[in-house]
Amino acid sequence: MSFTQHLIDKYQDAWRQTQLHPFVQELGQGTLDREKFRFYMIQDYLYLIDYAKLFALGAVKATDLKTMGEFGALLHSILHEEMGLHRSYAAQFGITEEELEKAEPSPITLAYSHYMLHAAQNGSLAELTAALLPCMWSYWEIGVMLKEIPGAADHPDYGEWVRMYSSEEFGELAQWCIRLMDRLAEGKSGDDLARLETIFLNTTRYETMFWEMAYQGQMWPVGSST
Ligand SMILES: Cc1ncc(CN)c(N)n1
Repeated sequence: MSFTQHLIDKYQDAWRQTQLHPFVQELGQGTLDREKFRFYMIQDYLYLIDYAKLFALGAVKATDLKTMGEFGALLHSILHEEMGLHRSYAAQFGITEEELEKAEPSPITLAYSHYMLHAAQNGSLAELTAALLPCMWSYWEIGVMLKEIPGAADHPDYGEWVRMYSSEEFGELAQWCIRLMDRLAEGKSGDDLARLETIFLNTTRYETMFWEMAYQGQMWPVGSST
């Protein structure tokens, strides 16, 4: 069995939670409160700024030119395509690009992005890949799942989101990440694999916590820096 299949089997409860969350379900049904989506878009934009840096770090840590180029291409796609989707949503929701970049990150946004950056900066390329695997894989699965709901891909507010994450192009990127994880896990010791599992499990948990944060509009309990 491949390492990634082992991860999905072992952590299937945590994995399923990312798909079953009410934010995701209501997004697919088209019943999600627009304010919740607006809050999510802003926080996700901030998250993506740090997430993109993982791909830059991946290019630095890669040991062959092909992998280095693939990380570079992904960095470009996040900055221009994925974040482009957010910028277009922001315009639709009356949020300027400046407002987007200057928004205050929520505690979960900060905790999740900093956890990933910590794993990427201090760990091996395998650890970096384990940190970003749930982000790419779970969004692809969610996109494909929601596309099956009649009308979801054509919804005036959320259809563009569904189309992006269920697209063939996004699926190819997610599959690239799965293959890379399997390749990097080959020949690793039990201790190394256990560390990769922990990172995968934690970022999977953070995925669900991020949906919950957006659904509840969770910010800091007191004060504001803006
Ligand atoms: C929180 C989160 N996780 C994953 C993705 C997909 N790149 C995202 N946009 N946001």
